[in-house]
Amino acid sequence: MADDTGAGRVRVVGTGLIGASLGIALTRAGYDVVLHDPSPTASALARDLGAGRLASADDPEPDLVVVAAPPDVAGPVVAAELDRWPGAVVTDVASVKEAVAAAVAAAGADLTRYVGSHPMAGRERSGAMAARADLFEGRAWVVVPGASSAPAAVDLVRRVAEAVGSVVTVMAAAEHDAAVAVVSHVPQVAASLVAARLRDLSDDAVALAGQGLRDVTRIAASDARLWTQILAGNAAAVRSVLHEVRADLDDLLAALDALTGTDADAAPAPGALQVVARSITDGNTGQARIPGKHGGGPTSYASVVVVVPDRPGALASLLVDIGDAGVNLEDLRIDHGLGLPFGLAEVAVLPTAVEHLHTALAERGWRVHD
Ligand SMILES: NC(=O)c1ccc[n+]([C@@H]2O[C@H](COP(=O)([O-])OP(=O)(O)OC[C@H]3O[C@@H](n4cnc5c(N)ncnc54)[C@H](O)[C@@H]3O)[C@@H](O)[C@H]2O)c1
Ligand SMILES: O=C(O)C(=O)C[C@]1(C(=O)O)C=C[C@@H](O)C=C1
Repeated sequence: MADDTGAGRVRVVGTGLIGASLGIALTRAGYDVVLHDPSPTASALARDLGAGRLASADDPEPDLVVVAAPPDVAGPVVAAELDRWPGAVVTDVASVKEAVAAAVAAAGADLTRYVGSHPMAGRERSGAMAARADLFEGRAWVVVPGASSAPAAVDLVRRVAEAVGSVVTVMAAAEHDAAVAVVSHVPQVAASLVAARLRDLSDDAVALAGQGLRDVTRIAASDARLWTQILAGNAAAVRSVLHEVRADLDDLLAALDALTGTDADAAPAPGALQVVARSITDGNTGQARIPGKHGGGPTSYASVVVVVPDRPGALASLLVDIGDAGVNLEDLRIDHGLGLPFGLAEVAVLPTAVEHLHTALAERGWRVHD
């Protein structure tokens, strides 16, 4: 790496969502980024989006190679890059770490220059067109050294992750895989299973969908090829969490059976309501532990719901009015009821700003929900 500011040469291999986002962020941070992808269209598209320049045969050796290829090929690609660039550090960003490290080791590569990693940032869309310059800002980035990784190699991967705004956590591969099974992989399964219930639902019933369903199912739009590889690559850890979920579901089902009397053999169990309530309160406890950005404590925002007419410029003028009221917008969601001539904008702000914003928007003629 050229200097302490982090500027240096990075080669990104695999220029889809993550590779292109990283290329854009590193280019903006002053790095010299070269891009390679077996799909020439994918690498040229990433270049067009500002992620770097195309790799060529006479490229000098990079300081760092970042392999952002699908999980099932990440190991062999890392090994090939370690062989090709004998002085470079190589990392990968695959969502599973033990399987990739095992594949790199099995290929007989130089493990002193390999450090696994995993940015906990992504989207439910694939490919460079979904790339975002700020994708990694304020997000955790797990750095996963192996037993043989050189400290200088670990340090380089850490610096690059920090250069794109991530907050670095160092973990062993097994610890990482167990953690992401709970915080990433099972949530994907849960979202997919819930969304699958909608497949055969009538249009009238689907039309009732509100924010709760949207919150729970955003990632059900994720890429099946990628997630099949992730779930297969972390099968042991994922199945163990799913067995725990199944035990909780069995308890809930037994309680609901008792409440509906559908289980002819079961006496209406005293305590059934308590089981139902506990399934919600246990979720409250878990949800409250989810940290905010930058690894800080959870931030609670309050929402103000505003009716936005379905006409060009209406949302823009709402945002202007929020700014004019001197209120900082923390988040914004639009709920657009099917066939309705308006949308509902859920404006997230600090709880202390709610009353003032409510009054200010009402004064400017907005219909604000109580
Ligand atoms: N999508 C996410 O939210 C997310 C988040 C963090 C990490 N990751 C990990 O990042 C990696 C890339 O995921 P993505 O979402 O960017 O996928 P993507 O499908 O958007 O991009 C993958 C790219 O890899 C290329 N590729 C395929 N085979 C290759 C090979 N043999 N060598 C080099 N490149 C190859 C593809 O052409 C494609 O351009 C995966 O390992 C994934 O687990 C994904
Ligand atoms: O936000 C999303 O769309 C994601 O699913 C991102 C997410 C996650 O679970 O947080 C998904 C998989 C990656 O390995 C890392 C990040």
